[in-house]
Amino acid sequence: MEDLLAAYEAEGEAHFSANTQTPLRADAFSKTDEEKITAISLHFAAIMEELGLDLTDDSLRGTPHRVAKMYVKELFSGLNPANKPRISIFENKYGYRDMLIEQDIEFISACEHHFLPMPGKAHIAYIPNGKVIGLSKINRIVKYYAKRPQVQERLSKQIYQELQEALGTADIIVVITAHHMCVSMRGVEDQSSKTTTLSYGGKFEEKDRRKEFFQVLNLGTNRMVK
Ligand SMILES: Nc1nc2c(ncn2[C@@H]2O[C@H](COP(=O)(O)OP(=O)(O)OP(=O)(O)O)[C@@H](O)[C@H]2O)c(=O)[nH]1
Ligand SMILES: [Zn+2]
Repeated sequence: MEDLLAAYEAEGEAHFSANTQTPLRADAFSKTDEEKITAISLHFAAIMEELGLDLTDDSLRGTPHRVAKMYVKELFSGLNPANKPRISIFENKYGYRDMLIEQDIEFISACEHHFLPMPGKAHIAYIPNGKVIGLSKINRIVKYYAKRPQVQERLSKQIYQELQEALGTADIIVVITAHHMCVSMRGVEDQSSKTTTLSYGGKFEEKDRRKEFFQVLNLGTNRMVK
């Protein structure tokens, strides 16, 4: 398990600044997934019991284990560097030097303050330097970092920094728009508001580049590109 933590530090997020890194304990990977599922099942059963639910009921009996498995293997599987996608990078043989946009990348993350869903879309562009990335890997990177308890600002930055590392360029923009269920289904109960974050660097520091990016995004959104 120490190997996993070492992997996390070596190829995982060692290059991330402290405020971009997901706050993890040093012993985050000292237990196996199965050990975590067993422990979380017991904790979740205790929560259900405190709520007064009858755990001998047929339908409720399996819930603690289901929730534990869902946390470890599904919703929060992106905490574990063993689940990090393999990223294929190719030489930019065709000498493509213009903007490449991957838009409408759907994800569902979870807010770390309430553990409620945060469904959203990411729109990402980069200007290739010497390397190009397999398109699906952009979606996979988004999914990986979304499958953690998150705040949207950090999610944007983690995706940006992962791409920067992979592509060897800062000429990247990551725009995310998401709904926060913690804002819609509880608390202030606003169903319509959404949150947009932008992380960009390099050539996207130029206002005109960002303008071009948003213009092309609108083209796609208006179904001129299907
Ligand atoms: N900046 C940021 N805040 C978030 C994100 N997700 C949820 N939040 C906010 O985190 C805040 C937590 O505030 P608290 O006052 O501690 O929690 P609360 O009492 O449940 O707050 P209310 O939601 O206003 O009822 C809330 O304002 C949430 O809307 C996020 O991705 N980024
Ligand atoms: Zn929340």
